[in-house]
Amino acid sequence: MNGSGIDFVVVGDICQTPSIDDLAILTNTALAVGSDGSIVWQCPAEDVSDIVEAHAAQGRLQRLSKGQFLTPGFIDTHIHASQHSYAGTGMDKPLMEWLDAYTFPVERQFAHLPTAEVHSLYRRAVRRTLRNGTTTAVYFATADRQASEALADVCAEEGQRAFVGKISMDRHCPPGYCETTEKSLEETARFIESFRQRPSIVQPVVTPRFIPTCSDELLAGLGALVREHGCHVQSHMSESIDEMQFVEAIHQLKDDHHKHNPYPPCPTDAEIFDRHGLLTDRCIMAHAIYLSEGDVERLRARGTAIAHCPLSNFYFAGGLLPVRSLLRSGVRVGLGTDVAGGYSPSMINAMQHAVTASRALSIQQHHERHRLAGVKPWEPFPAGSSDTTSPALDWVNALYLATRGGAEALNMGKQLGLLAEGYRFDAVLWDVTIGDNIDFTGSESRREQLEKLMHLGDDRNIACVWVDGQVSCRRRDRPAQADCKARARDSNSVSWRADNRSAHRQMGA
Ligand SMILES: O=c1[nH]c(=O)c2nc[nH]c2[nH]1
Ligand SMILES: [Zn+2]
Repeated sequence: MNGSGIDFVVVGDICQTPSIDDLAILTNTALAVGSDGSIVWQCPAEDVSDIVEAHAAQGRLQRLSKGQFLTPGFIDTHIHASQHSYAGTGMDKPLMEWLDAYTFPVERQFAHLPTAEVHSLYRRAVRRTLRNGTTTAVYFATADRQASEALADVCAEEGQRAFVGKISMDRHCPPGYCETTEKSLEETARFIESFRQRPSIVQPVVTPRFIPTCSDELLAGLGALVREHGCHVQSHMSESIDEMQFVEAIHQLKDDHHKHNPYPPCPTDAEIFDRHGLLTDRCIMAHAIYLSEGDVERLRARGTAIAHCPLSNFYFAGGLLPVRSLLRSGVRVGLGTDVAGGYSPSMINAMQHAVTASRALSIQQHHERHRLAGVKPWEPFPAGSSDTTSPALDWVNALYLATRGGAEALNMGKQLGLLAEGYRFDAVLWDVTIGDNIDFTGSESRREQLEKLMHLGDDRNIACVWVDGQVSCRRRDRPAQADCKARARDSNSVSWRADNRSAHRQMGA
């Protein structure tokens, strides 16, 4: 351990999930952050007291108070940055009608809005997620290239790690919001090229919207771009009952009218994406509720991940994702908010819904197995049979999905999702003395504090968010216990990296 190449040192407690069932609480730990934003080392603070004191003397120490601790930042593996304006409304229709009624009209406007308005809309969305602890977001923008580039610029300015997708779609979309195949491919290629000018915390992601709106020609062209540039890929897969019906209907038509169609009838979404080389180990598919056994094996073999979006699944999917069984099968799973299919931009909210959805699935399985065994839900199974219901996810498992699971899903498990040597310093500073939304008695263990925060917490409990070693969002007023209630109501009490580029140099809150 030495003090060279270190920008600043943080000393305090760290809570994180190295694996799905494992919550590690590291007390009084020193973590050194390099000027390149990586964690240079992490060890018990008493082992490096000289270095800690030297950094304190230079004003480069952040010593966490008793009520504070760090977790890795959240990784939202699926969110639509263009859909925040109608989040919380219009949840009344099935998916395919919902897209026509709400989504397409809003997204289409982005090509016609003044640039300043596009920036302003995206900035609000990015700041909202940062404030809620999202240090990495995998975004759908819109089909308009320039507006999608604006989102990438805003993420870079605000200091949010982001994978930004210009949507590609060339069929079954409304007039005025449908590209030709050629234009879609040309614009996607230009979009990818434009990232040469941006910092590496923002990256392009090839984004076919979903099978209903993408022709085979478009998917083949996007597959070629993925091979050429090595980009990440995202889309929606087997996501709802009406989407499954729509895809089947398209293929039925194809079989009737193109008897020489070389592909088998009614291929699944996974088979179609795979046919075009889009299922890679840098690909994240949202929802994936209606996978066949063959699809699960295909995702595992390709290393393709699922973005689990529990809240929007409750509204649109008509089914529950068997997360534990997928993980057991070797498929990687991250967590997503899916704004505006999910109305909340908060990953804590997504974690809570992941737990609720998993409990609903376990309850359903429990009743079904008892029914099949011919016994009542509260009666024991007959001799020779047993209840094989898998345990529901709990908050520790959900925290894993929101952090390390997301990193694995992005194939960035060696850079993101943990606060350990060699990882990027993407972190959230929690503070139990701010916000009036949770009663802390003062007698909770650190684990209990975290458990309360993961069930009841929100942005009011977050004092600071770092991405790549720099402050992206900080509560300016991190108040003392005495005046926290009055001040926590002041929603303007946050400073942003884009507004104050020197913020990251300031130590202490
Ligand atoms: O939740 C969703 N939001 C969308 O915008 C979308 N497009 C296709 N499928 C989708 N699902
Ligand atoms: Zn989506």
